[in-house]
Amino acid sequence: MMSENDQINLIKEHLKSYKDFPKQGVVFQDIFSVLQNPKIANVLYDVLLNKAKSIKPPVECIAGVDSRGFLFGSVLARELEIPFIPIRKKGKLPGSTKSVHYKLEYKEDDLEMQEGVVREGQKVLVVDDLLATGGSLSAACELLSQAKADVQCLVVIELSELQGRKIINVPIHSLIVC
Ligand SMILES: O=P(O)(O)OC[C@H]1O[C@H](OP(=O)(O)OP(=O)(O)O)[C@H](O)[C@@H]1O
Ligand SMILES: Nc1ncnc2[nH]cnc12
Ligand SMILES: [Mg+2]
Repeated sequence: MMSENDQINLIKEHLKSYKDFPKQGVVFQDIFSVLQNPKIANVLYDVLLNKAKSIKPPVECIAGVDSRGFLFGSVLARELEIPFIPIRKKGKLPGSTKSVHYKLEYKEDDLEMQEGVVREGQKVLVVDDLLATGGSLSAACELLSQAKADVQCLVVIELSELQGRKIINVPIHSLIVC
């Protein structure tokens, strides 16, 4: 059995980055480079699941952030046998929705969540691939807080230099800090 540290180092070795994508000055961390290798992808899913299981109080619902957050959020929800709810870019969700405008490292957009998908006090874990400036995660947390959920966040990669953590006032768990 590999230690968690060894697992994380292995994932880091397979993570490819691209300078100046999608804009000058951005170093893009491509999580798909990890998923392209099934053995390493399995290691990543294992570490993520262990992290999600260690969160106290126990998570009751997973909210995935469109779109890369869906890759990990839906797998975790299945493993933990709890509901998965989508937080999507604007105009993608049917029915009544709440919306929040936000800025991220290289663009701006709106995130939406359907009304009635979480209950007051429900322990919801927001899952995304990456925390950069924190705009996306903070918008997702805002939508869930408006619905009075009890929120924590889990990301695969945290870009610590961009200090996204500073604008988010709920617990954040991250696997790889770079
Ligand atoms: O911390 P921030 O500065 O907000 O940046 C982080 C977000 O940026 C990316 O999503 P993006 O919306 O670019 O694309 P995606 O649809 O591929 O997830 C990434 O998947 C995070 O969700
Ligand atoms: N540097 C980065 N790499 C990958 N996804 C991102 N989303 C925001 N910043 C990013
Ligand atoms: Mg995203």
